[in-house]
Amino acid sequence: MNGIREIFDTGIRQNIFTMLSRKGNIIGKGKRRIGILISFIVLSFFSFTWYWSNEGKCNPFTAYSCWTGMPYDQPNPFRPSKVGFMVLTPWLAPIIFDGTYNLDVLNAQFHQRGVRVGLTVFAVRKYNIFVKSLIETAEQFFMAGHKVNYYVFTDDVRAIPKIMVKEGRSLVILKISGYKRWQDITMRRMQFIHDYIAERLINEVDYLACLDADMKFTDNVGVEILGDLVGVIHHGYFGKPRIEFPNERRNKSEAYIPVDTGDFYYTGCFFGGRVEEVYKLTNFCHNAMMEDKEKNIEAIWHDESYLNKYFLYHKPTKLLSPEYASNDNGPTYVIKRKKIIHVPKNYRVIRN
Ligand SMILES: CC(=O)N[C@H]1[C@@H](OP(=O)(O)OP(=O)(O)OC[C@H]2O[C@@H](n3ccc(=O)[nH]c3=O)[C@H](O)[C@@H]2O)O[C@H](CO)[C@H](O)[C@@H]1O
Ligand SMILES: [Mn+2]
Repeated sequence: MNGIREIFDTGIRQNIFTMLSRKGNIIGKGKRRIGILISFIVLSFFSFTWYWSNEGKCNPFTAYSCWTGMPYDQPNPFRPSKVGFMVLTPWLAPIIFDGTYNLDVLNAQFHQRGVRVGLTVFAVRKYNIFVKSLIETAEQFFMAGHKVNYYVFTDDVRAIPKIMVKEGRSLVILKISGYKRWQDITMRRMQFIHDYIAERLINEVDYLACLDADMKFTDNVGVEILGDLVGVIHHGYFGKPRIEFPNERRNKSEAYIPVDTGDFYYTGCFFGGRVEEVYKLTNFCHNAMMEDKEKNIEAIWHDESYLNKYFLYHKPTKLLSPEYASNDNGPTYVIKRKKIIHVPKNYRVIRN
C-alpha cells in the first residue's frame, strides 16, 4: 500500500516540468519512472477508448476541436494546392489526389446522408482466386465507417471462399453465365452491371464502384471518391500527349476517338458514380459493343475503349488520380500514396 502511495506521490503528482528540467535522465528513476509509466498507460487508455467510442471521428490529437464542434481547419483561399498537379479539369471536375481533401469534413457530410456504397467485381473462370484478397483488403481500407455491399459476379459460386465482413456491410454472390473468350468476359461486365442495377442495385445502393478482380486495396479509399460520374486516370498515360492514348482509331467502330481529341486516358479497371449514372454509362458501352459486334469489329482495348468514348462526351464529374489504380511500375513522382494496385498475374495461365 505504501509502495503504491509512493509511486503516486513521487511519480504521478510530481510536476512534469520539474521532471523534464532535471538534467540527465528525463523520466527520473525507480518509483518515479513507474509512476510516469502508469500515468502514460492510463491516459492512453482513456484517449483511445474515447477515440473508438466516437467511431474514430475524433482522435486524441484533435480532441479540443471535437469538443468545440469544429473538427477541422478553416479553408484558406490564399493557400495554393500542395499537390503540384492540376486538381480541377477545364470542365470544373476535381481531380482527387492525396492531400487535396479533408476526410473528416467529407465523412460528416456523407454520414448525414447515410450513404450506401456498392462495389462490383467479376470473378469468372480462374479469376475467382483474386476475390479473397480484394474483399479482405477492402474491409481494411474501403469506405471505413460507411455502409458497403460487395457484389461478386461469378460463374462458380462454390469457388468463392467464405469471407467475414464487418457489421453494416454485406457480401452478395451473384451467379452469372461465363463466356468462352476472355474478351467477352471483360466486355460483358457492362451488360451485367446494367441489368443488375435495374433489377436490384438501384434499390440497395446510392453509389457504385466497379473494379477489376485482380486488384487490392493498399491504403484508405473513402468517400472522397464518390461523385456523380467518376473516372480514374490510367497511370501509364498521365501527362502523355493524347495522340499517344491507346484509343480506338478505326472510324467504323463505335469507340472511335480521333487523334486530335481526348482529355485524359481512363483505365477500364475502375469506374463508378451514382447508380443512375453508372446505369447510363453501362447502357452506352454495352449498346456500342453490340453495334460493333454486328459490324464485326471489337475495339482495341475492349470495354476500356468504349468507356473512354463515353467519358469523352459525358465528362466525369470527378476524376481520381492514378493513386487509385496503379501497379508496381506506376510513376512515383505522380503517385505519392498507392491506394489501389493491380496484382501481378501471368496472363497466359490465368486467361486460359
Ligand atoms: C488496368 C486496366 O486498364 N484494366 C483493363 C485492362 O485490364 P487487364 O489486362 O488487367 O484485364 P483483366 O485480365 O483483369 O480482365 C478484366 C476483368 O474481367 C474479369 N475477367 C476477365 C477474364 C476472365 O477470364 N475472367 C474474369 O473474371 C475480371 O474481373 C478481370 O479483372 O484491359 C481490359 C480489357 O482488355 C479491361 O478494360 C480492364 O479493365
Ligand atoms: Mn485487371
